[in-house]
Amino acid sequence: MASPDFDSIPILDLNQATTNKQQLLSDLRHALIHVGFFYIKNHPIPAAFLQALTAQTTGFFDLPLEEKHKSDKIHSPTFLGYSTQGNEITKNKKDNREQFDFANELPAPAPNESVQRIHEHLTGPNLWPSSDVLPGFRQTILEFHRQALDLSSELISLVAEALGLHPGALLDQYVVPGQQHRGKLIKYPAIDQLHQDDGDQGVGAHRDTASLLTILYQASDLPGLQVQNHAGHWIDAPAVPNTFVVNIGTGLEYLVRGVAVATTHRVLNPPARRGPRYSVAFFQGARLDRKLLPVDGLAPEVLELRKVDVVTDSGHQFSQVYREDPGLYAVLNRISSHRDVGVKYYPELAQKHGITVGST
Ligand SMILES: O=C(O)CCC(=O)C(=O)O
Ligand SMILES: [Fe+2]
Repeated sequence: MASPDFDSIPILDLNQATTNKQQLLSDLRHALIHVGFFYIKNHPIPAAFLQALTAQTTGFFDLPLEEKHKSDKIHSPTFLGYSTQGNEITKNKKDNREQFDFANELPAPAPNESVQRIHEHLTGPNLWPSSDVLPGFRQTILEFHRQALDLSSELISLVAEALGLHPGALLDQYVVPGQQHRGKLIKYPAIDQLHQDDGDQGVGAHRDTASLLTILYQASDLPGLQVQNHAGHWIDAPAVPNTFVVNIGTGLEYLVRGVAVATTHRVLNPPARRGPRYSVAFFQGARLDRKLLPVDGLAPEVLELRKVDVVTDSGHQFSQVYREDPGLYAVLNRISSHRDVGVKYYPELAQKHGITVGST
């Protein structure tokens, strides 16, 4: 019998990894196949550290616009750094959110070094604000990055086990040391802070592209995040204290042959007079340096559970490119979200795919 569609997001208890692993793996398997989203509680990232992360996040967005623009994405081909409200596009509409994208610190290719593959332009130093204007920001964000990567790696091993694979089956093949994993700090203004024609799209309906897992910290106790169940209805994912929201990226969905589902979600701007909503997202990436083939070894009874009839409001832009060349896909995806940066640093690619700054 088909299980009924979800009307809330399950909460998994990471303590059970030591106290009752079979239960955890069974709950996780259900969440992967039937929901694509779950909360985790009793994770190892301390509450006090998350408070410090929230303080640095609000501190960054509270900086004068001219300071934030010193870190603007437009200064680098990596698509790291700040983007102002309305700069990002999802589903051909402007998103009402400001953000600061970061990654593990990696060197940029040297100017005269020949770049073998286009995605190598995505790696490079973060565009930090000066430590005089925001002391401790860089250290806190990099510490969050380290902790989130440890946590997502632990979760990916559990995902493999939940699908009947050995714990390293996904990490060993699809993640390499020193690759880039990206994250972002986000601010969604309340609707009374927006222009009348801006609407309330904080971020439009989308699936997280190409990554394996997203770990999301909801830093404000405000509504906004919604998850589309597989019949097409929008389900609220409210902030739950001391948890992370975890969701499946299209990369993992592809690599496990559709057994774990990359569920569509969106964020609405907060209601009037409630102030801004802040969140912090970490995206565990898959390697970009070669074509990736789906994992072997999934049992027929696991493959049989896969959903075939998911209703989604998000598209599958460039998904064929992902299968052929994940690195090119990553660049195209960045270009289509941040078109001014794309047109400046990747003019030929943008033109080839009909992406212009004014295009919607
Ligand atoms: O801010 C949120 O709650 C979700 C953000 C999100 O889905 C994304 O940036 O991919
Ligand atoms: Fe997302």
